[in-house]
Amino acid sequence: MAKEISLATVKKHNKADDLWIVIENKVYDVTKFRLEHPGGEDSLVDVAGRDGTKEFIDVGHSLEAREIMKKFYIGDLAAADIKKNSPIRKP
Ligand code: HEM
Repeated sequence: MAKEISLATVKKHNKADDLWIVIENKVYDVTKFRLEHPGGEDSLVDVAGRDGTKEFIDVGHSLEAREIMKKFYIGDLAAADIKKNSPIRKP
């Protein structure tokens, strides 16, 4: 089973050199990816340590972007944090 990570833990990783983001209830560590991100480092830093699902979907990321994401997946958002912090349901 995937590791469960609380939103409180994600919040601690909220800066450029320590950058975790929640997308669709999965947690990604994009610290290393931020400088390679075609959308720039700043867009990732803006949602560092929180749920960036809405922002991610609003951009209309490609399937290729979703493939790249998998490399940075580190765990699932803790069940207790899902309901109240999930702005968007999985498609
Ligand atoms: C692990 C997470 C992410 C990955 C792997 C990723 C990857 C990519 C890739 C590959 C592109 C090039 C266009 C495409 O293929 O869709 C892109 C563009 C972009 N991304 Fe991300 N992205 C991630 C998260 C985010 C988040 C959270 C935001 C916003 C807060 C964001 C904002 C953007 C923007 C603004 C562009 C530029 C779109 C354009 O210039 O047309 N990305 N991203």
